[in-house]
Amino acid sequence: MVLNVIKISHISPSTDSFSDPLVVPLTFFDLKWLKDSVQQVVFYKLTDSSSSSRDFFYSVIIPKLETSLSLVLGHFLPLAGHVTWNPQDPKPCIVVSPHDTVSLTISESNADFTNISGKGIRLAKETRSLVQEFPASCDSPRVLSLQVTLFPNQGLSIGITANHAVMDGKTVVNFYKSWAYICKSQTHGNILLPDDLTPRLDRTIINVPSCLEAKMLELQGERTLKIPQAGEIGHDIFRITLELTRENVEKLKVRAKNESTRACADLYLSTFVLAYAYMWTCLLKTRGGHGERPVRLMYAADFRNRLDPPVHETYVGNCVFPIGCFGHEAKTFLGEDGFVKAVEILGDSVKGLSLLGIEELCELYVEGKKRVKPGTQLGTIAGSNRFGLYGSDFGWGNPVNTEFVSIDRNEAFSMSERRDRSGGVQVGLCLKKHEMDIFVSLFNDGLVN
Ligand SMILES: CC(C)(COP(=O)(O)OP(=O)(O)OC[C@H]1O[C@@H](n2cnc3c(N)ncnc32)[C@H](O)[C@@H]1OP(=O)(O)O)[C@@H](O)C(=O)NCCC(=O)NCCSC(=O)CC(=O)O
Repeated sequence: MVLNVIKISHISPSTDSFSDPLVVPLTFFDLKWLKDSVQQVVFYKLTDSSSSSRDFFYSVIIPKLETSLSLVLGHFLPLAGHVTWNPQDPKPCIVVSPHDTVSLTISESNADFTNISGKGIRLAKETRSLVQEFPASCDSPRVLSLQVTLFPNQGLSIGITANHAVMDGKTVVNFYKSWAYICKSQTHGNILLPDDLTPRLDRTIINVPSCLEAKMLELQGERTLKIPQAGEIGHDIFRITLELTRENVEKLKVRAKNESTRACADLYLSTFVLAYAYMWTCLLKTRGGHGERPVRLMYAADFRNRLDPPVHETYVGNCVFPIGCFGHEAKTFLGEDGFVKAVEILGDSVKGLSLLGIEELCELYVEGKKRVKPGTQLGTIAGSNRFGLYGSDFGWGNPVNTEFVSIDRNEAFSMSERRDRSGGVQVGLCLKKHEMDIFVSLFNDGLVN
């Protein structure tokens, strides 16, 4: 596939002029994610011949995206800035200067849109080319970088690269949905966002003991904000997007109940737990290897509804913390009862979230991390089955697909709702081709039998 960059627009937030930089402190939840980025790409099919033409793209779509981006940045001002760590400060902060802009890279691709936006096995490298990277050497990285790619006469994609130090997946999606809302409403003046999108910028709402910040900074080690590059993604790495229908999830639930020696009431059988356990056991069986090798399961839990006082759903920042199931060996998940064991372990962990406070959970994470053996196989999840990204319509219909790009570099699984929102879940992963074939057959066979 050939991808040509046509232009790079620098978009200023539409806001009353200000002369002093806006300084926003990072919180405990932000400090965990200092050197990470969130990368997503969303695909839109342009159905009629006029709206998918080059002319329409450059004369209508791009101006609309630029105007609405400026307006939405006025609501989400911290996203226009960069992250800085002043030598005299114990922790980094976000700084938005009066002339800060967000870059919007406009490109064109000759790829087959049906293939690249589809869910079948495809080259991970091609999906990655649809998002920007933050410059590797930058010690004061930007918060946001965007890319729009036209597939002439077929469709377009919008790629988002967000600095995880500033926002979690939910904030990224709220920002994206707000951008779509403003773009679709075709207003040029400042417009109000509906309450379920209105960003809440007040960070003093995050109520956690102040001593926890120091623990997170200690874990970060070196005092740097440089975001490591993804590196070249090999030609042998492929991406697949799979679906578990509502019926598949029900079947997995019945299987877990039948295979567990515990009482049903003792199991936590959410869609998230069942889907994660299923993907994880398929992956471990694909990999095979020594049963004694160390493995660990991680996921991010959202604390917006778990803190006192609760944090608003549209809070701008991170309110997620990593939760780990540490100290396991592959053999626990490799046998016939591997799936039910994974369900029990993950379910107990999710149940624990309502029993333990953030202080204890932070301690468990820090202690667990210290004991991780080198070479441990890691399972983790990007995204969530509650983000509702498929609802983001800029005026040319709902997306045909949404992907978490970042899963190509750390063997994470992605998770989101299904496009038709009929229950179940969409999941994704990236593997080498020969492993992918084994994984897919294990995944499909396990749902039939
Ligand atoms: C910890 C969890 C993953 C556990 O999820 P679970 O679904 O297992 O458990 P839960 O207690 O939340 O929900 C259990 C059941 O309650 C009901 N339920 C609860 N909350 C609901 C809601 N808001 N909407 C609809 N249903 C809900 C459902 O019936 C669900 O079952 P059922 O499912 O069967 O209907 C989740 O609570 C959570 O915090 N999710 C958000 C994670 C997140 O934001 N990740 C993004 C990380 S940052 C990122 O993504 C960036 C990146 O990596 O790139």
